[in-house]
Amino acid sequence: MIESTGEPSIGVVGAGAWGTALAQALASDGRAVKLWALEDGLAEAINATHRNDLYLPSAALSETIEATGELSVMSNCDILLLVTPAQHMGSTLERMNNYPRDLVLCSKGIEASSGRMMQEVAHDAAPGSDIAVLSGPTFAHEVAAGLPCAVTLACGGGEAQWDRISPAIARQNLRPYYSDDVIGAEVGGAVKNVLAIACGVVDGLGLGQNARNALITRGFAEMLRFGVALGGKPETLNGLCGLGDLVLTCSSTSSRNFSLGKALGEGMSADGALADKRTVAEGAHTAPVLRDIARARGVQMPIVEAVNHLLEGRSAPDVVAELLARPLKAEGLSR
Ligand SMILES: NC(=O)c1ccc[n+]([C@@H]2O[C@H](COP(=O)([O-])OP(=O)(O)OC[C@H]3O[C@@H](n4cnc5c(N)ncnc54)[C@H](O)[C@@H]3O)[C@@H](O)[C@H]2O)c1
Ligand SMILES: O=P(O)(O)OC[C@H](O)CO
Repeated sequence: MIESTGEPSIGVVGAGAWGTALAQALASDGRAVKLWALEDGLAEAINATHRNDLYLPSAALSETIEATGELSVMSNCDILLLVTPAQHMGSTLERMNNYPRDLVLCSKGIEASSGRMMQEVAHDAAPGSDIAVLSGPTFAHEVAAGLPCAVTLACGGGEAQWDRISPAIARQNLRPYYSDDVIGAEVGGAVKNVLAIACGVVDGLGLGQNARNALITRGFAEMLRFGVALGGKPETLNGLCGLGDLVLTCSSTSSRNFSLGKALGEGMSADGALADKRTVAEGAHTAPVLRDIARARGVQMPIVEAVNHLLEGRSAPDVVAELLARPLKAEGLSR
């Protein structure tokens, strides 16, 4: 049981690496945090050992994290952080009967079956809740270890929501920055995962750091075009949830998306690279739906198109050659 302290109670839905790391960051000052785990026996194991050996074995967890396998009890929290993979957000929310006023989306992706952004998924399930997005450059193992990080906390409920939830989320080493641009924050996190696959391919093919940074920069142009087309603000995408997360994820094998691309670049088949993965490389699920939405809106995203070709089984050297052979054009932002 979470005892009443007068502070809003916090729950985290999803005990993968990121949900576990967020729970640990939030519990780092001794506050109580509820953590819902899907897998049979995982909640009991977390409570008994204060570790999550399935998804974040590196982290020692606070005893004030109370894990549960009962999704219904999460509805009693005042603030819920939703941290399932994007493709499971809708089904998880549908399994809950009640929703608190504040829902904070921490997943990075687009629902492939419907093309809905996560805020639409959450709004459809819980129309009475205020939706926020927490996103930024945050590898789970570093956050769980208590290393400093900063994130965008975009509040659909505006400054009133920020005033409610930011004191409950900010910690000495977890620093949120306010935004009211929920769509911009979402686009940053969803698109960077696809671009990280492309950067991993460049690494796997041994094409060098110049090529990687060209790809990050031109990828950022695609992210901006797409975000602006969906109504996001460039200033949001210039921030932690856009450029900040793009640079992190495109530069490290700590990223599952980058590692997936690296395997493709080293010659592994797409089927092989995606098989038997307990952990999620969101970019692989988001790439096709992102391409479809971009095409429908007339937004050019050649790197995203190239990632889709790779995931469809085309050879990495062929796809790179095709990207480099595109007609020359002006560098500025254009559709
Ligand atoms: N790992 C990170 O460093 C990190 C950082 C920031 C954001 N994220 C984002 O957080 C989200 C979750 O990623 P993660 O790294 O915590 O996951 P993970 O790869 O560590 O674990 C997979 C998760 O998927 C869940 N899952 C599998 N099938 C499910 C189902 N049918 N219904 C509900 N849940 C199911 C598992 O229970 C587990 O929580 C992703 O959108 C990811 O992009 C991850
Ligand atoms: O491991 P990835 O590629 O899912 O990236 C993790 C985080 O999103 C980095 O901010």
